[in-house]
Amino acid sequence: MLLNAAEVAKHNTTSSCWIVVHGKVYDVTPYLEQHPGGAAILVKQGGRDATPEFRKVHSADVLENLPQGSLQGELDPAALASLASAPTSAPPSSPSPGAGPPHIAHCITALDFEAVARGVLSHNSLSYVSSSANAGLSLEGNLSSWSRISFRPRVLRNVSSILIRTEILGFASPLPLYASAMGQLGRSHPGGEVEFVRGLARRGVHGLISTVSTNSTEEIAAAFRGEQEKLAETTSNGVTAAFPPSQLHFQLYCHNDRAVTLARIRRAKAAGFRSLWVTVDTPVLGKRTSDRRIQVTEALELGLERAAENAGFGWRSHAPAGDFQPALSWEDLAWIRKEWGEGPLVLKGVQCAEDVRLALQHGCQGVVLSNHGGRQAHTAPDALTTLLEIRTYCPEVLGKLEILVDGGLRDGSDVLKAICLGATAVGVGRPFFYALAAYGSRGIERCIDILAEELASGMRLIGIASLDEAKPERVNASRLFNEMWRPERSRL
Ligand code: HEM
Ligand SMILES: Cc1cc2nc3c(=O)[nH]c(=O)nc-3n(C[C@H](O)[C@H](O)[C@H](O)COP(=O)(O)O)c2cc1C
Repeated sequence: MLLNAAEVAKHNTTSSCWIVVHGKVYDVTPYLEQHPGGAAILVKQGGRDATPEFRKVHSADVLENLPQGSLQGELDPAALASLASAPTSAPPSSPSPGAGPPHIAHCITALDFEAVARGVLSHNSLSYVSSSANAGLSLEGNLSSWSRISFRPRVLRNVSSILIRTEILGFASPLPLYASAMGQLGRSHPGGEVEFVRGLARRGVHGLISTVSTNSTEEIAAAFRGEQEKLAETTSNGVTAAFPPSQLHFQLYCHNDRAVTLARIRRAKAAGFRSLWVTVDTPVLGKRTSDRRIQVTEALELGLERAAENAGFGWRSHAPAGDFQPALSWEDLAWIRKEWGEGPLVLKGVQCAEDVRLALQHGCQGVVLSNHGGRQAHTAPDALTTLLEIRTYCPEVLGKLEILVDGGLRDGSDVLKAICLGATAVGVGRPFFYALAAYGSRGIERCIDILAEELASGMRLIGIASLDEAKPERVNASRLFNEMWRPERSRL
């Protein structure tokens, strides 16, 4: 049925809320209380074209969550403009009106992108990326952990030429660093993951793509390949490629319906993703305090008192939407491995030595020591401390399993600390979200260049010419080591 603007516009209240997404009109009234993003955000879009706001957060797949019968019909295309979407929060504030972000050359450290992004991102998107779990202690721990290991430089070692290339899961990488999974990159930049992977492809850096991306799995893979092909054309015109092509890997959240999980795995495989990284630190969503504050405020503004009170406790804990799978256990890995088939399987979010040993026993090729950027468990261990725990209590896994680490890395030289302690590579999250928000894919390239230059000069300054020389002796990890879990001390 073709609906006109006047008819749709009438349905803008909690008792009848219609929204338009991609030209189709949905009655979301029965879904308001179930929407994991809160009822208020939908009511604000009531009677309007929600497409621009929807695209920042969701891929079209999410519409399958709506109850049967939600689709009311199509909107008359001529009516679209008159139903413009409502912004989810105050418009972005710029440093000075009309000035836009400062020249990208001002970004000299990875942290500089955050300062620029603060002037570009909406309040809600800034909360999404910067927020952490509970009172923020896990994030603080991640950020400070890198400074609690210092280098032990050697001098007079001839570091005129250095070798920084490596392999991640058997695939060539220009440096021991990759972009970690971040959901909803549409909140960072209108081009979302597509814009993100273009920057990665241009620098030959590997990327881990989130299950909850705003672009479809296929669109992301196609954009990445397209950029690589453009690059290959340029290089065949006489310019030598500075690095071999990089790869995309798929981050899997297991849904509580196996059929949904299976479809995710199959699509990633068919789209050419090279390895599957199952996130295991998220049986439920962590307490994202600042996101909850926003939902509470928005609900109260609309007089939705019950929704506001619930939002303070996190919707998912009250109405599990099936997005995550709290029942997931080690036994499920055999099934995931079978469905994924050939190609590396990695567990992302491992946080103690016992589980690294189990990952090896269950046939995984890698683990990511990670606490999800401090967004899941309260006072979770930082990756470096877990790495020390592995060196102490199960050193036999080193060399049999790739150990990747992430959380809080903001300086490229720090990558060396993880490599010295036995890691293969370090994942980076938030700095790339901010760089993308501030400058699109050029920001991604610049952020990589900054981290790579810090890493290369760091190698020279501590007197190593290749990553093979990055050994435990080059770091003093005593301070972190002192705080590491020890069974003999913990027996109370
Ligand atoms: C009408 C159809 C919609 C459906 C079926 C839907 C469904 C969902 C689902 C299943 C989630 C959980 C996370 C995920 O799977 O991505 C979610 C989260 C969310 N949604 Fe929607 N949504 C819809 C529309 C919208 C619109 C129009 C907006 C914005 C204006 C929006 C904003 C959000 C936000 C902010 C979150 C929270 C994300 C987070 O904190 O992780 N949604 N939605
Ligand atoms: C905005 C944001 C979204 C994220 N989304 C996901 C996700 O969808 N899946 C996942 O496994 N990890 C996700 N993470 C965690 C990152 O993959 C990574 O573990 C973490 O960000 C590393 O810490 P850093 O941001 O301090 O570099 C997200 C992190 C952020 C900041």
